[in-house]
Amino acid sequence: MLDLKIGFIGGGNMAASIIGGLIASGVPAENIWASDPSTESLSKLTKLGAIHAGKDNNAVINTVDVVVMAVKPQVMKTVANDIAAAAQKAKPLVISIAAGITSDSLNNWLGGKIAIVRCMPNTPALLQCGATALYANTSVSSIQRQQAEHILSAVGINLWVESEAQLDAVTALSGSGPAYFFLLMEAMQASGEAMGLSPEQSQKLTLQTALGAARMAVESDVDAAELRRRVTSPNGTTERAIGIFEQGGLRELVDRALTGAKIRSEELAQELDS
Ligand SMILES: NC(=O)C1=CN([C@@H]2O[C@H](COP(=O)(O)OP(=O)(O)OC[C@H]3O[C@@H](n4cnc5c(N)ncnc54)[C@H](OP(=O)(O)O)[C@@H]3O)[C@@H](O)[C@H]2O)C=CC1
Ligand SMILES: O=C(O)[C@@H]1CCC=N1
Repeated sequence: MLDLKIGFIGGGNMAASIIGGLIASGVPAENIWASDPSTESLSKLTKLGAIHAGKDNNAVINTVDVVVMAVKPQVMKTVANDIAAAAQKAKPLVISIAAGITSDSLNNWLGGKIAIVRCMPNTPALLQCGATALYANTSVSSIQRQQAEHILSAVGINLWVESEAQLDAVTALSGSGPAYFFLLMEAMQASGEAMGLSPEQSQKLTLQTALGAARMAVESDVDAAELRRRVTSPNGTTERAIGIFEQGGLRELVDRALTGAKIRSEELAQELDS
């Protein structure tokens, strides 16, 4: 794996996160290629390590074993059409991180019979703390599956889904998920301030509480429901707050929000598949 040549088409936020993770995990920078139209984005990438950075997408395809497609969904078709001839010749493994682009669409735009791993990472990849689900089309070999895992495991945990449709649920849960926790943090912080804490005090206490709760949930051998019960003293303060959350329909609201995100992911696939 150390000799694997890995390319990135699109050198924005997610590409930078994954490249940073790869370098931190010991992949030599000289084995990484990236292309992006923006000189500024390319110079950010070369600050992560001495990677090969340029503006020619086809030069990347002609060089690498695995290419990560990290452009916005709306430009994916144009970019894929532009590199299709080179991809047909070089036949790299293509990993797409784009939301709402099916492996069938991408395969068609690339001219067909391309090994594609479609995945959904999330922004904590920036801290090598990401969560990624992957789906492989039928052209992907077992060695290519390992190559995809090797790349995504540099930025956090990963797991395979056997049905591509499950990626819409993954997008709703973990792809968009960081934003839900940030929203709860914003709301708790505002409430702390409304109750008389300074903005700095409220922010500090909110953030450390979120970090501590997440670490407990990950590291403990009991589930989140049990951890919640252990905070909740009979007739105490937590019981009052949890009761208000439950009466307000929090669980149903969360379910409606995530279902909405899943439906939007499905809509995106239809809008972009033309
Ligand atoms: N942000 C998130 O939370 C998540 C995003 N994703 C997916 O990751 C992908 C990338 O997102 P993100 O990194 O946030 O987006 P960014 O906009 O930060 O990165 C996309 C990059 O692609 C570049 N680009 C545009 N046109 C081309 C082209 N023709 N050839 C090569 N590069 C090009 C853009 O340059 P310029 O800016 O100059 O146009 C930009 O630098 C998206 O498809 C998104 O769905 C997946 C999971 C989570
Ligand atoms: O909001 C979005 O559409 C993208 C996909 C997952 C996270 N951000």
